Amino acid sequence: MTKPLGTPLSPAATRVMLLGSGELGKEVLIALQRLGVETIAVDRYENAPGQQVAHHARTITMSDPAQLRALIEAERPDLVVPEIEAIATPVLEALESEGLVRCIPTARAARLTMDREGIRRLAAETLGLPTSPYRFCDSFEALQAAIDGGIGYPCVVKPVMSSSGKGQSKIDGPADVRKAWDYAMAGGRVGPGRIIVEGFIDFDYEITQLTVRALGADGQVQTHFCDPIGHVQVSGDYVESWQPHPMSPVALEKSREIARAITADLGGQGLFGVELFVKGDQVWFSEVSPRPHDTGMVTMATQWQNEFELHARAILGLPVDTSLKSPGASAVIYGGVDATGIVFDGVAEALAVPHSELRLFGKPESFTKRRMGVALVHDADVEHARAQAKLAASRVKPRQA
Ligand SMILES: Nc1ncnc2c1ncn2[C@@H]1O[C@H](COP(=O)(O)OP(=O)(O)OP(=O)(O)O)[C@@H](O)[C@H]1O
Ligand SMILES: NCC(=O)N[C@@H]1O[C@H](COP(=O)([O-])[O-])[C@@H](O)[C@H]1O
Ligand SMILES: [Mg+2]
Repeated sequence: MTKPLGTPLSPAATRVMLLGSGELGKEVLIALQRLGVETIAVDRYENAPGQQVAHHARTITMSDPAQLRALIEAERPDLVVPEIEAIATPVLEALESEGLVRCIPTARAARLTMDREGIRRLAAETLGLPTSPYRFCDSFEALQAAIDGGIGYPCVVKPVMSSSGKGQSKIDGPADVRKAWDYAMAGGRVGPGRIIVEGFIDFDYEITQLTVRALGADGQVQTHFCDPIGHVQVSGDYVESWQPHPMSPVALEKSREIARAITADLGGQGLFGVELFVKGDQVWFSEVSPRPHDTGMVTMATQWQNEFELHARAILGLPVDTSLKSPGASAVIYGGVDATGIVFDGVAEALAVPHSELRLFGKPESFTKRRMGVALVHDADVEHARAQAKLAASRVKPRQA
């Protein structure tokens, strides 16, 4: 930013709009507010977590180009910060090229990553990064032909527009193909249609390499890396994460080379979550979020500046420090019930776990598999932190009010 930070709700304010205001956006909004930024939280439903802490809350269909353009033109924020994938990104590109907004990290990055096809083709075909073998398909017949034509079994099917594992399933043999297709069709975020089928990578472990592009003292963008975050995913959704994850020097160097290459191409300033699969010294690029990552919530317990603070600082042009404060872990709390306005039993018992913290996101509606909170633990030993974070999470019992 060239203008100085000002006072919120005054003409001199720096105004930042988040497109998506879930649990990740809520923490970015809090970090921005601590720097005196005026915040506008946008989401598809009322009382989204970030809307509960922002100066202004707006509810629109962010995938509708007309609604998105009208809102940005009315608010004229200094920065627009996408927090989810399902956004009418061509509108962001148009407004950016008209000089009306600055989009984080860039409108092009938001467009390429909203769709698995954009980012996969960039990573594998343009940048030549190692990825799983893949094909894009528009019909059940095309999916079967892709599998028979070389992808083989086992493989993974995902809607091109989805996240947190929605619509994703593994195919172990011919009997699973129809079910995987139907599941992907039901789980896509925007309309029916296209899927990616990927060859299954039999990795030893997977990590998120948080990567920050921030301005240095010389005014040039520098790339900073956090310690690797290990995680476990169930049905394509993260259930626990920890930091640091031990890696061989070769695997760590390859991971950072990949992270540097993909984030340099996407450009701009901000924090990115680069997802990588690792087997021995071999590393595959999986995908990248041009924004804080769910597995990175662990950094609220492990870093001096957590991923949300790093994002806030980087987008405002401020210095960053990615150093680790303590090893630690996170464990997800799912809703467990389909109900609105739920209550949480067992919070005191959870917080009795030494070095534990909780985030209860405040989502107005719970679904059985909706992420409603997270337990965080720091400890000298990552393995112990993992066990303690899972213990704390398991003690929280969401139920109907
Ligand atoms: N080709 C693959 N081989 C092996 N495992 C895979 C493959 N693709 C995905 N997975 C597993 O599924 C998880 C989710 O996949 P992916 O990150 O593509 O989905 P997503 O819906 O975008 O998730 P999120 O939005 O939470 O990052 C991965 O972290 C990994 O555990
Ligand atoms: N993997 C991406 C991710 O974790 N995104 C986070 O989940 C929210 C949507 O949650 P919801 O589906 O429960 O509304 C998003 O707004 C973001 O904070
Ligand atoms: Mg992922």
